Amino acid sequence: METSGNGVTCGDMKRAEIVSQIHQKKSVLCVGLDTDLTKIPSHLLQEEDPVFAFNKAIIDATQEFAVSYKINTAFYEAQGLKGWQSLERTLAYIPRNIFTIADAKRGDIGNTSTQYAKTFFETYEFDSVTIAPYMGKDSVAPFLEFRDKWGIVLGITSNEGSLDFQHLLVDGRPLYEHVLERVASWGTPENIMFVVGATRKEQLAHVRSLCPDHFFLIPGVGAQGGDVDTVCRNTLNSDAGVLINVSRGVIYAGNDEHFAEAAAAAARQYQKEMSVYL
Ligand SMILES: O=c1ccn([C@@H]2O[C@H](COP(=O)(O)O)[C@@H](O)[C@H]2O)c(=O)[nH]1
Repeated sequence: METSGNGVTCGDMKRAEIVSQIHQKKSVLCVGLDTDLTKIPSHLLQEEDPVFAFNKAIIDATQEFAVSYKINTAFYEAQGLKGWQSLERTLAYIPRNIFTIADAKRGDIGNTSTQYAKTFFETYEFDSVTIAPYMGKDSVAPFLEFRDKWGIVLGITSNEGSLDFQHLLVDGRPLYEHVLERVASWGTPENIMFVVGATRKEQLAHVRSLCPDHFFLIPGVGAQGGDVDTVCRNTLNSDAGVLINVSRGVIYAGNDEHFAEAAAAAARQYQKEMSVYL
């Protein structure tokens, strides 16, 4: 057990704790820390670690409304060693009762996936990591061997390119249906979540009917055009069962010295919209 930057004890997060946070905060908001040096307010560039300075201010401003933070590793890996240091500081600063996601979209042959799982679950103590399932069971299984950790598998993604493969008919059913069904059989709703894009409005209710008990990580609200109402009306289950990610729509709500207040206002507004359904 370790102590985070906010003085809260480190641990792993079970489903009941996620649900408890959701009920306490009346929120399913996941704030995406897609922190880009070219987009953060310029006065922060004088800081020793501008990315961490920005993230710290965003976490302080939004933690009242957020039940999860998603760190998209691409934005950190692009900065090399410095980026990994910013990621580590950011992760340590997130209060440990808030669910953490490494959005890394990993997956490889088994022994390589084991190393990815160790990276994000042991070296960095994330609660979950996103996984691309294209390489099949042996590429996903190593992530599911860690107690109280979660694999968040791409189900039906929010981007336009999701139509290239995910909707192709295989044995008369779209490929994404096979993925959801098959992947669900490799674990349980206690260790697998699915990524379901908010922009795939026509499929949301159907995907929920295929996976009634799983949590969904739902990106695509805000900058990509998805909306909270449509997501909530079509995907909530008795445990809430969703984490709705907003990255740019929260963290870049302002870009001057009042950026943190602007992020707090945006997060508060999203929480208010969600609370109606919770
Ligand atoms: O299908 C997917 C899977 C992942 N993402 C990621 O979520 C956020 C969305 O950012 P916004 O700024 O809120 O659009 C980002 O990290 C993506 O890489 C996704 O958008 N769609």
